[in-house]
Amino acid sequence: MAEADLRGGLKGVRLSYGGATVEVALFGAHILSWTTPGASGAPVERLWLSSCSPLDGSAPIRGGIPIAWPQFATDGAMPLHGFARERLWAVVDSSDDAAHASASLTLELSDSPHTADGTWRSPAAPPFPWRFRLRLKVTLGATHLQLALEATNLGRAAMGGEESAERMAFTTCLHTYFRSADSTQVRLSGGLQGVQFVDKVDGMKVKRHGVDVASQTPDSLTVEEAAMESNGFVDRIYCHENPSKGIAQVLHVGRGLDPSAPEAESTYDLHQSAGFSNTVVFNPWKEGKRGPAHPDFDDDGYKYMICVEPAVAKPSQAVELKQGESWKGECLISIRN
Ligand SMILES: O=P(O)(O)OC[C@H]1O[C@@H](O)[C@H](O)[C@@H](O)[C@@H]1O
Repeated sequence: MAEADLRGGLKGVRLSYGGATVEVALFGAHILSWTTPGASGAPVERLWLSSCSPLDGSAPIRGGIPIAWPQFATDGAMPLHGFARERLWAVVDSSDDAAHASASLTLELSDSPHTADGTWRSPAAPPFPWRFRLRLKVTLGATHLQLALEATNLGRAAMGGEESAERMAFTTCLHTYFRSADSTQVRLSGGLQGVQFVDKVDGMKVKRHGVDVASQTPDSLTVEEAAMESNGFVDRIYCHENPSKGIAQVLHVGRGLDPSAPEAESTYDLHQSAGFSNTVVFNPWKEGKRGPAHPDFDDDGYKYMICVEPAVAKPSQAVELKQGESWKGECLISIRN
């Protein structure tokens, strides 16, 4: 599949199927855009991307779908979200699959001396002394987008082929920024109902149904049994006790995504596979990601986005792989309307 100049100075690949398109930058295997035809036939963008984000490979991209790996957020010694979103990936496969009415693209990131010794950042980040293979398979159908992330431990770096008994540990997420026309209309229901979560905006308290599990004090944010309303600063790590069948949710982003049909509602069915033990829900609202401290995030960006992120977020539940072992996490986003 031909590589193209995407927006800014970024190189990448445009994948199309059944009127839908997805743009994947080689920088970070970052999904910049996912569109489907609206009522008038014009493309409707499904992902939020900050208009202030540098798109030249000089810094991580805000919006779209960044991949956090081998560290989620700042829960570890590495800089925010690790290095995968700041490295150049290579396209290793692409195909059309008529039987499954989709087209797909696979990108790969391998270790380098810079990931091993931390010099992918300046000043240097902590070393990640592993040989690894990280693959992202992007599958696009007329009304769905599927992402499969696979990590393999190929051994300890600088061991000269000698087997290591140590385990490669990582946390990760597919940091999906959904676009909405009005964040106050966003509703998330289904698989997060009654699930315990860590509230990052309230001192990392562990809560369930919006109630502090330790003190039983009601949360300041309204959380209904069946639906979560995005109406304030939300940064939560939901911890699934038994994700063996995966987690299904319904994300309703309300009206107005399609300018040619402003009254039409937009709803997604989300499914994350058992590989992801957490779901992160994030909207920085007025309190976060604005102003001079966050120049790459639109000041009013919080009004138009919600992140629902399949993740392995908690360091205590990090994936640990022996040499030769692989881990896989998949998510499927299907457009209901
Ligand atoms: O790097 P980005 O896209 O600005 O996202 C950062 C945010 O990512 C979220 O996944 C975390 O839960 C937040 O705590 C963090 O602030």
